[in-house]
Amino acid sequence: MEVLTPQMMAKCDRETIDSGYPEILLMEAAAYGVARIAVEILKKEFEFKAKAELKLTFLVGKGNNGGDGLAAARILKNWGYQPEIIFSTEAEKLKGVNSKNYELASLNQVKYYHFSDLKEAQFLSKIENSDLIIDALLGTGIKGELRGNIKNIINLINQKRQSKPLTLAVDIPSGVIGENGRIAGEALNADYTVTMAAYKRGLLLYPGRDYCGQIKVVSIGIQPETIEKNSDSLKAFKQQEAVRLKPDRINNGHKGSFGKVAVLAGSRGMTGAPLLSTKAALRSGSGLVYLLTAEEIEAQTSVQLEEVVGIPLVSKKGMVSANSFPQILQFSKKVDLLAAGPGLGRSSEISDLMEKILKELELPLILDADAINAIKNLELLKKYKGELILTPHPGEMSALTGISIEEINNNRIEVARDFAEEHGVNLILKGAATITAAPDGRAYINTSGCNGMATAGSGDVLTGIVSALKAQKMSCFEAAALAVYLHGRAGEIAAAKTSNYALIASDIIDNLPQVWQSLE
Ligand SMILES: NC(=O)C1=CN([C@@H]2O[C@H](COP(=O)(O)OP(=O)(O)OC[C@H]3O[C@@H](n4cnc5c(N)ncnc54)[C@H](OP(=O)(O)O)[C@@H]3O)[C@@H](O)[C@H]2O)[C@@H](O)CC1
Ligand SMILES: Nc1ncnc2c1ncn2[C@@H]1O[C@H](COP(=O)(O)OP(=O)(O)O)[C@@H](O)[C@H]1O
Ligand SMILES: [K+]
Repeated sequence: MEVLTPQMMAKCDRETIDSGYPEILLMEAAAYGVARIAVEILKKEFEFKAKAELKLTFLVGKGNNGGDGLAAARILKNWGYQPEIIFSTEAEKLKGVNSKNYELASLNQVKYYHFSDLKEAQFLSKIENSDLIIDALLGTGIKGELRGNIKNIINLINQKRQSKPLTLAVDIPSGVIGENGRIAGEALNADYTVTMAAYKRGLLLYPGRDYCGQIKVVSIGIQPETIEKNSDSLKAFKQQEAVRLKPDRINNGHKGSFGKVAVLAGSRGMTGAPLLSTKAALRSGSGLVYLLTAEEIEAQTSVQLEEVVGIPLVSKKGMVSANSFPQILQFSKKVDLLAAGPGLGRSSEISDLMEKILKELELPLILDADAINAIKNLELLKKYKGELILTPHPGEMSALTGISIEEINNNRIEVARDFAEEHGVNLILKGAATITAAPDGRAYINTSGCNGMATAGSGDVLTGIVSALKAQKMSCFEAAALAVYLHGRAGEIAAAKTSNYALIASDIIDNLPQVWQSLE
């Protein structure tokens, strides 16, 4: 499913209208979507209340977002509910389709008030007595910090956060900036967001994502081709993509057919990281997993995971030595890919080794953690003879690019895409709202995951999953995006059992089986 900027969405609206589709019909479809989902919520949450007893309060602004709200209020009135409207502006000043929708709502005797005519206590009592608030104050047309009555309305409601009724946002919670998910001073916290035609970036990027609750995308009559044409190949990765992309498993396959993964990882004191990566690879369908590690720790790691084949490498002071390169080169001919980094440690030896690997190997490489930290010359990425997947967290990305962590997090999509395109790699920029970017400009924003995953070793698990998927013959970009999604789902399932507080990285691996079952 495409993820658009407000400008792209406006172009889709405009082209659809210019092709002869009346604007008021687009708005009617949007309003119908909102009304339909409002009813679903009301039926679920207030099973035993009659329609006429339910209090629905629409907060309506003067732009087209308000127009969607006005039309939805009228539709719900037609369906037997008793909605009330609170206008942030004088209703008589509405223009175009919004003015028409005001006339139609009036004709259907939808009750309305002007915010300016209500005393603060009256307004708050209306809010507190509502069963459902529908937020149609501001949509993608927001400019600058919140101002005027809209600001006052949102401030008043947010002060009463504890007693705030269920809230459904129309298109995007008012105050969230559609372009980038930043907050225009304040924003309304929604439990549900009904968004039109496609995701808007601000719904999936933080902090905006925290304000959206459950997001439902409704079709409003814009052709999929129009959306695709006006999008920039940024998509949301969801369960349906996971089901579609999961690698095939042939019935007459043997362990070699499901991918041979070599993991170059671990050092003295860092034996957990290679175990997490290799175990995650085994739990993600890989037929054979080898652990190439410092000879001093190989015996120790081998006893901990029976299914992994240990390959001891020449080492120095507990870390893999650059002199192990001939062993790695030789071994690389036996496997489908090499994943390097987890727990390797930092030293000039590791940097020299990574340089040799990038100069001389040819098989697909997955670089994480210390393998990323070891890259001193970015030119080697572009010159690498095989395919590359890099999985940096924002700290590693900052070390690679010199861009501050704050700037990376404020521009996750652009930073990930620019790096992938410039250096010809597939990139997973980790962290909340993980971005996966391909060298040709395609990108995914991940929709799974939870804050419990911010725990040591969780990145090592991801490396194992990506490796297994790539070894099962997926393209690098799709293997990376699917791995991020599965990792996030396993994290969510783990957190549901253990809580975000108690979650540890191995819980993510333990819940991979349930995630795989959900794809069948
Ligand atoms: N086009 C279509 O056919 C369709 C559009 N659709 C819907 O339209 C929405 C976009 O509508 P939009 O472009 O009219 O903008 P919208 O979000 O209502 O806000 C603009 C108003 O807000 C005001 N305002 C701005 N910033 C402000 C601030 N910081 N603080 C306070 N006020 C501020 C601004 O005021 P002004 O600057 O004029 O004083 C202006 O009046 C979109 O999200 C979707 O719901 C769907 O129905 C599908 C069909
Ligand atoms: N708040 C969060 N929401 C979703 N996923 C998260 C969050 N915090 C971290 N993660 C995920 O957890 C993993 C952490 O990886 P990383 O920082 O490399 O940890 P480590 O180096 O300890 O293994 C990444 O996949 C990241 O996207
Ligand atoms: K809104």
